[in-house]
Amino acid sequence: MIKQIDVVGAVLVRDGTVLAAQRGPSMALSGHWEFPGGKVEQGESPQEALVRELREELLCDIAVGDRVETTSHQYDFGIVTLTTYLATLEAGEPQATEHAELRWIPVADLHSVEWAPADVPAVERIMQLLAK
Ligand SMILES: Nc1nc2c([nH]c(=O)n2[C@H]2C[C@H](O)[C@@H](COP(=O)(O)OP(=O)(O)OP(=O)(O)O)O2)c(=O)[nH]1
Repeated sequence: MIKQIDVVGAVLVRDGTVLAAQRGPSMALSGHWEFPGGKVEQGESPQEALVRELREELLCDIAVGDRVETTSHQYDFGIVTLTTYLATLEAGEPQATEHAELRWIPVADLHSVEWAPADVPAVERIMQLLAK
């Protein structure tokens, strides 16, 4: 059976830019850009998972807002269902502990990096939602 993987991603917005994270060499989908986040663990709400993942991976605290998009994408390792949420920074400056790079990208330039395939619909939606 194909593995089903529930993943949440934070669309952190600051001054007209969105935080994108490039997956590191040891990670699946290495080199692709994503919304920071990760797998939802059992008994956890998507919002709780996002807060936990950002603390673990980016060493910052966030407030989670509205849902942006939910999409599924089939990779060779399983089907990822990615749900993205708007988020704002509450404390700390995001630091890459596992990612190759973090970049605040102006909304209009979001196509300048190669997103993980599951993220493309969310990127389109964000560009519509946050366009000036
Ligand atoms: N975090 C995140 N993962 C994404 C996105 N788009 C996308 O296809 N993925 C995929 C990559 C991974 O296969 C999976 C999430 O795994 P992960 O490695 O980030 O999650 P995790 O920290 O909980 O993983 P683990 O190493 O603890 O097992 O979803 C995205 O925007 N954000």
